[in-house]
Amino acid sequence: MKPPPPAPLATDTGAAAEPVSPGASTSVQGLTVRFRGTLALDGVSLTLSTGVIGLLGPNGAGKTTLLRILATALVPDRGELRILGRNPLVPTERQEIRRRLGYLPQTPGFHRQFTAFEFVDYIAILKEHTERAARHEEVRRVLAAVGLSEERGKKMKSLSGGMRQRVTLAAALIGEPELLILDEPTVGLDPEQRLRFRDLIAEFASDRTVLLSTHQTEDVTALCHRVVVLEAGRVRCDETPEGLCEIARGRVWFGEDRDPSAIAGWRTRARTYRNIGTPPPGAELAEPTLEDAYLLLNSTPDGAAE
Ligand SMILES: Nc1ncnc2c1ncn2[C@@H]1O[C@H](COP(=O)(O)OP(=O)(O)OP(=O)(O)O)[C@@H](O)[C@H]1O
Repeated sequence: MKPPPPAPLATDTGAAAEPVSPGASTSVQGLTVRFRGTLALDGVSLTLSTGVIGLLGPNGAGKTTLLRILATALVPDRGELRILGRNPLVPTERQEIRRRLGYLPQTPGFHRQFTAFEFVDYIAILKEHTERAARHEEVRRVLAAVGLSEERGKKMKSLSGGMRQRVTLAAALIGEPELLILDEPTVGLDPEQRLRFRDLIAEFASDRTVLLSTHQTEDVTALCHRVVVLEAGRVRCDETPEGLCEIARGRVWFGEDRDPSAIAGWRTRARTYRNIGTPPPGAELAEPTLEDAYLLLNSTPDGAAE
């Protein structure tokens, strides 16, 4: 579907804070962002729903740019947005949004001398958790949730990459946010921690919204009820994971060799090749996965894969 033309951005000048409703929705319309010569987002429209929504797309598709806008870290050039029912361009509403959302950025900055506890506590202070004892209790809770109770006194600089990633996830979970925005949260996690992450997020999302940007299609299959694929700054597909898989049905097959006519193909553990594209007559078809469908979608022009 063609996105509606981008609307001019409303400014905060003179706008009054609107009353807010609990469980209010988040939606964007015609979001457009240009960085000098690069059109990072080109008229993106989306309404977020409860549960985990996966955001997929090749490098440079615009995922991080979209997440930064939703996290109120970046203002788009054009478009309309409501985040948790509020207008992020109105300072009082923006502050309210920031209290109610959790954001794990792709490259979090932290002071190397901070301990894990101090780092998460610092984020809690920024979110205006002013009562010290309750705040410290909350910091201990989120560090326990990511399995880092023992490491809470260790300095950030001495933690492994995967542990730091879990500390920043803990910081994003402070205050049980209504909207959790995660930019490649499982990078660097070992398999056990990845499963723990899935458990944590699945439970968290039972009555809240999580937007999960990732290159890990297995995480999307395991966690998401909906998957949005961005391509060159546009929404290419907004589907259930099962619906997305269906575009690859009848287009994945096994062969003795990599089929030269295949769009993509790789050797499997069974030493056969898994090919994606248009199978030759009589080919042994495979049950499609989300990864197959995603590869197929990325390698075909818009409209050709449906
Ligand atoms: N601050 C910036 N200045 C200039 N160009 C930028 C900036 N941020 C992003 N871009 C460009 O905007 C486009 C979208 O980038 P973005 O980081 O949103 O993509 P992405 O889908 O998150 O990619 P990746 O999967 O590699 O993280 C890219 O072409 C990128 O080079």
